[in-house]
Amino acid sequence: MQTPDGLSITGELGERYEEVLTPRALDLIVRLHRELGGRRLELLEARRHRMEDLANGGTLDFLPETAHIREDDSWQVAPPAPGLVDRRVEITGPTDKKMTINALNSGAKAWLADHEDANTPQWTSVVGGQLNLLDAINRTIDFTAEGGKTYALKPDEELATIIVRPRGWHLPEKHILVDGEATSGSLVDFALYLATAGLRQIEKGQGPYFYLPKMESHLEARLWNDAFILAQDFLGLPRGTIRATVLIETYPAAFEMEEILYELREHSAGLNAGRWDYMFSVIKSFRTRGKDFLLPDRNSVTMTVPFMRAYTELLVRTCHKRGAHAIGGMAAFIPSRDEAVNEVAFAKVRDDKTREANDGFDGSWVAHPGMVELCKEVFTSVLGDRPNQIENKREDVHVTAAQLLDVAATPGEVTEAGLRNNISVGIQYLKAWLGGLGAVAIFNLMEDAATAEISRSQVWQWLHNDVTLADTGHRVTRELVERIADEEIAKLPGDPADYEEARQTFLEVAVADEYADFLTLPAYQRMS
Ligand SMILES: CC(=O)SCCNC(=O)CCNC(=O)[C@H](O)C(C)(C)COP(=O)(O)OP(=O)(O)OC[C@H]1O[C@@H](n2cnc3c(N)ncnc32)[C@H](O)[C@@H]1OP(=O)(O)O
Ligand SMILES: O=CC(=O)O
Ligand SMILES: [Mg+2]
Repeated sequence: MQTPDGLSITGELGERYEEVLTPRALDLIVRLHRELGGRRLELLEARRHRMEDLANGGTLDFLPETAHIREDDSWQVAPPAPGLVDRRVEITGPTDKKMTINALNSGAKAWLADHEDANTPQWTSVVGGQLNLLDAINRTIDFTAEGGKTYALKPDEELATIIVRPRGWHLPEKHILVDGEATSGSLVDFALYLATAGLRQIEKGQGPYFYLPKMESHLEARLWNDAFILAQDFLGLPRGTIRATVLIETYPAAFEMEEILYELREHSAGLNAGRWDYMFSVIKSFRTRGKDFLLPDRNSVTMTVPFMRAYTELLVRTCHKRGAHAIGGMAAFIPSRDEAVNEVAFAKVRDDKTREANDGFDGSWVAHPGMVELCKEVFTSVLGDRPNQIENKREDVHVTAAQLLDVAATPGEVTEAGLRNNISVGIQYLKAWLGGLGAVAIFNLMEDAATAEISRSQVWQWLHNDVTLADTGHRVTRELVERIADEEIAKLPGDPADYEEARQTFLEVAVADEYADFLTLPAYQRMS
């Protein structure tokens, strides 16, 4: 394969990889890396400074230097693009062949094709996922399962709109080097899609659409906007062809929602309330600050606790003020073969979607095709014939910084059951991740990179703040965590030795004094 000057590929080249790693896509990666790679590293450094400031007693607040953007009522984001007007139900999931076909056929209005929380960045998934997207758009994708079941796409007009989620700014791509440096996973996923399947999307009357994850500031949104402008100019596309929905899923970003919309305004397709990463970021941001920011057991932190409610209310208010869609988050309950579990799962998802629809969200996410109809029905009961409810301005909402920060008002306890659950889920998830699976069902819940981050961060927070468990009276210590890890592994199917790498990785990110920014960073180092 011919590569542009300065670019080298260290990953193995599989069958048909040249259809994704095209000269145009690789040229775009070189341009993006040389022009924006340095700024990406500076912004990652700025994140570290902000976290240090919080560790030293600082706080988060709306920014005084951007008050003029929040106070200026004259700007709106671009009107919704084709395929993104009605988003009452969106399905998310990884981009392997079967899931691609199932998600597109699911009846959802849109499909978040995930290179992020639900995916692992192993090289075969990075390129293979893009090939599946290309084949899906060209309608050449098919799949036959082991038992002989065959899969094919429904007619185009019945398929979900594709929205691709590239990796977050923190993740490098070690298999594509430019000038000898690892590239950015975000820019690689973006460029490979845009320069191949994304261009076909435009020919088909839609656009290259993206979901942008894990941003921590409006300056990071500006970097994405600059990547869009550079790429559109490079490919001869009109400005505004690309559209992006930003996940508000970090604590700092909740204080910059309006500025993020402003930075991306000609490319914006709204905001999404990424609740799981948000909870992770809340723990991470104030993890050393004692009881005022100490969250109880993961399963007791619901969307109705005060700080979570303040966040979603502000998100709807902000989006609708600027003419943008507000998209709800993921209820982690998935259908089960056990009828009793199933009944609870459907009731919980119905409650969650009903609250979102009544709060003014324009649509929401589901993790499984079995939940599509439920979400559609709930939103349709509020939207009726309207494609969205952007005109519901929610001017009654006035959220303060203190409300966003009111973690202390969260009811619940830290228990040994909660600790055991976090340890077991964390180890099981990491075993799956290291084996190439980014989303799995564990204890009847969908688990992905975001939910696993909560599990390991809670263990870290409880350990480093000398928490005593409410049910057993034991203090959380490194020895206790290690003992529970062994006990929980013994309950799992298979040979305990098969869990050793996952156990070690979990302990590295859950108990080590130095807190890893993301569990996927050390895990990616272990991945070839
Ligand atoms: C915090 C966040 O970022 S949320 C967004 C990121 N997370 C995700 O996207 C998770 C998406 N969900 C999933 O990956 C899956 O639902 C899992 C892994 C949780 C469970 O998957 P499974 O164990 O296969 O579930 P199950 O056996 O019930 O699946 C039944 C069928 O639905 C399909 N299916 C399940 N979830 C999805 C999905 N999200 N997209 C497409 N198809 C799906 C399965 O492929 C299976 O198909 P088949 O009957 O043709 O074989
Ligand atoms: O990406 C979504 C989340 O909840 O995290
Ligand atoms: Mg997330």
